[in-house]
Amino acid sequence: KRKEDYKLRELRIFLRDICRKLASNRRFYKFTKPVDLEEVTDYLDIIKQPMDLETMMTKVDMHKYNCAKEFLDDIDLICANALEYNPDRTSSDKQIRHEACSLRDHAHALIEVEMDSDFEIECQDIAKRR
Ligand SMILES: CC(=O)c1nc(NC(=O)[C@H]2CNCCN2)sc1-c1cc(O)cc(O)c1
Repeated sequence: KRKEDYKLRELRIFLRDICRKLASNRRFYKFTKPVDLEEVTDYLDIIKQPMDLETMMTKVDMHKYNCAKEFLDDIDLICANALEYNPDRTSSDKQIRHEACSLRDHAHALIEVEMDSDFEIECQDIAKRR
């Protein structure tokens, strides 16, 4: 195994822990599973790239993330999808937009605090080469 494969394994262990923490926070339960397309029948007419925390955990296991930035891009996608699908001035839409912004800010803050910045720079260099 190459030296950088050990770095990517360390990244996967780190990202699984972040994903677990976010998915176990009850505030974010709406974002833990793919949107149920049986229930929300017009979802794919509006949202072209669905994303959720369970799918992200699977992507970690499938080596789809080569740096934390790529992981945060999917978190930002979960948030953007919720803002796009819930634009109304109703309290229910406002509440889900608030939860989506809270998920985004918690994810970025968790990674900022727990991740060594030099390690992320090394991972981003690996990501560029792949
Ligand atoms: C995640 C998401 O974006 C989402 N948005 C919804 N919006 C609405 O229902 C708004 C849309 N505007 C008109 C009034 N209804 S429900 C919903 C959702 C919640 C869950 O607990 C699980 C799930 O899979 C999806």
